[in-house]
This record gives sequence, structure tokens and C-alpha cells, in this order.
Amino acid sequence: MQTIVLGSSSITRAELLTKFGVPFIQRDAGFDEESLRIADPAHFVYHATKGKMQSYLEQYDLEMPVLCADTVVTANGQILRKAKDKTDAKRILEAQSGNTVSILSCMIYKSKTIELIDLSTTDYLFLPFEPKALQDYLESDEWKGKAGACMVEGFCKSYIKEVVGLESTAMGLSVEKLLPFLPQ
Ligand SMILES: Nc1nc2c(ncn2[C@@H]2O[C@H](COP(=O)(O)OP(=O)(O)OP(=O)(O)O)[C@@H](O)[C@H]2O)c(=O)[nH]1
Repeated sequence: MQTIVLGSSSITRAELLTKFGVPFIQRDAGFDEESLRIADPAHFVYHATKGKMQSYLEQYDLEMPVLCADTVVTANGQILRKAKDKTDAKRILEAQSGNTVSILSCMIYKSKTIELIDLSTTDYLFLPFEPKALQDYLESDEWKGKAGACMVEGFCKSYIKEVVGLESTAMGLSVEKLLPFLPQ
């Protein structure tokens, strides 16, 4: 399979590509999502991904195909981004405890011949987070750099009562949907 560029600084996205056997190099696309003033989660995650791709293409050519992505978590109609600090992480996680949470991931894959845009959602119904476990998670700092301070494969896993959608989407990259389009 041809090597692609992961235009993202995300460790989790790198781990997902590795898990699915996709050869890649990693470059930060260098786009500041904080510049976006968009309230709708789907619009936000699409324009953030588009911004990352545009920023990448201002710096690099398409000799190698490139993949950019963005992820947001929503609960009660609010966008829950990355937590600024532990207090913010507590607020964001408490908004998800015992609640229905949607995690939206958009990805744009671009080569010389094709462009794929995918926006997928994974919906969770979480049981209430146990207060001591939540406090331990907050102390762990594992929530840092994660949309919604959420780790569906980690802290949140034991609280999943119902799920509809891919785990990879919830972790930041719907790899299964990309695989059929990757050059062999
Ligand atoms: N491990 C883990 N990471 C998650 C989960 N949900 C979201 N993330 C990560 O949270 C981050 C969301 O922030 P983004 O702004 O989309 O991406 P980023 O990490 O800042 O990286 P860039 O693509 O360079 O912007 C991504 O790295 C996702 O992979 C999860 O359930 N588990």
C-alpha cells in the first residue's frame, strides 16, 4: 500500500492508521480552528477539516496523498472541544455523564486523482460516570488533547450503555471508510 501523509498532529489518528496497517508519515497541517466561529457541530468539523487541508496544501504538494481530519463531541446541543484545564475537563465530562453524546469526525483525503470527504457520527448513551473514577481520570491528565476530554476506548468505555457507529469515528478517524480508496 502506498504511503500517505497524515496531515494531523494527533497521536490517536496515527495509532488508528497503524492499527489498520496504513503506511504514513505525519505532518502538522498547521490550521488554527479557534479562528472558526461556527455553532453547528457538523459545519464546524467540516470547515475545520477543510481549513486543515487548505493550510496543508499551502505548504506541501500532492506528490503524496494527504489525509486531514477534525473531531468534535456534542451533548445537549453544545460543541464540547478540547478542555482548557482540569476544571474545564470536569465540566465537559459532567455534561456527558448519563447523557446521549454524539462524536462527529470529518476527514478529507486528497490525492492527484481523487478527493474523498466523509463526515461520520458515532452516538453513545453513557451511564452516569462514577465520581471517584471521574476524579481519577481527571488526575491522570489522559483527557488532555482529546475532543470532549473523552476516551471511548479508555475512561468512557465502561459507561457505554448503547452505541451506534464506528469506534474509529469516535476516536477521530473513520479509517474503515477510507481503506477502499487508498492506493495499493
Ligand atoms: N484516544 C482518543 N482520542 C480521541 C477520542 N476522541 C477524540 N480524540 C482525539 O481528540 C483530538 C480532537 O482534536 P482535533 O482538533 O480534531 O485534532 P488534533 O489532535 O488537534 O490534531 P490536528 O489534526 O493536528 O488538529 C484528536 O486527536 C482525536 O483523535 C477518543 O475517544 N479517544
